[in-house]
Amino acid sequence: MRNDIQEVLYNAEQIQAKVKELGETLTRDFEGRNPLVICVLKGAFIFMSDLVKEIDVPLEIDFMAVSSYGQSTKSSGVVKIIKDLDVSVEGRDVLIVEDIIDSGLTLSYLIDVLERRNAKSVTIVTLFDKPARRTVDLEADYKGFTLPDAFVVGYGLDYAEKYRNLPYIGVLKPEVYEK
Ligand SMILES: O=P(O)(O)OC[C@H]1O[C@H](OP(=O)(O)OP(=O)(O)O)[C@H](O)[C@@H]1O
Ligand code: HPA
Ligand SMILES: [Mg+2]
Repeated sequence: MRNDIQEVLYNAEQIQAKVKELGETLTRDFEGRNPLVICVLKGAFIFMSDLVKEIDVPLEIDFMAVSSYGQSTKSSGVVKIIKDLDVSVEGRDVLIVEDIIDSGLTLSYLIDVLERRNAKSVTIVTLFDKPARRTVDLEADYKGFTLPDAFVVGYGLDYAEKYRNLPYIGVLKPEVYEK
C-alpha cells in the first residue's frame, strides 16, 4: 500500500500529538456540558476513537453514516444518510467529529439536519481541512491540520474504501485513480 502513496503529509506520531492537543482544548471548553459526540462514519472512525480518549469530561457518543464520494475522488454533490443517529439531539450540545472538510457539503448538510432537530448547539471538530476546495462557506470550530489541494488517504480516509487503515495521512498517487 505504501507504494501507492506519493508523499506522507503527517505521520502517526504527529497525528497523535495533535489529537491530544485537540482533546485538551475540548476538555476545557466542554466542562460541565455533557456533550453528545457524533462520529461521521466511515471516515472519522479512527479520529473519533483516539479523540474521545483525550476528552476528560462526561460525554455520550453516537454515530451517523453519510456518504457523497462513493468510488470517486470528487464529491457527487449529493449527501446521503446511510445510518442515522440512535438518540435525539433535541436540547443537546452536539460535537460533530469529522475526519476532513473538503468541499464542505457533508458538514453543511449535517449542521442543517441537526439544527432542524433542535440541537442546543452544534460544534465542529475536524482533524483535516482542505480550504482550497471549499464550495460552501463553512469553517470548523476546531481543526487539526490544513492540507494542500490533493486527494489524501489514511487514518480513516479512503479511496474506493481502501487505505483507511494506514496510520498516517498521505497524498494518493494520481495514477491509482486515473487508471
Ligand atoms: O467536505 P466534503 O467535500 O463533503 O468531504 C468530506 C466528507 O467526505 C468524506 O466522506 P465520504 O463521503 O467519502 O464517506 P466515507 O466517510 O464513508 O468515506 C469524508 O469522510 C467527509 O465526511
Ligand atoms: O482527500 C480526500 N480523501 C479521502 N476522502 C475525502 N473526502 C473528501 N476529501 C477527501
Ligand atoms: Mg470516503
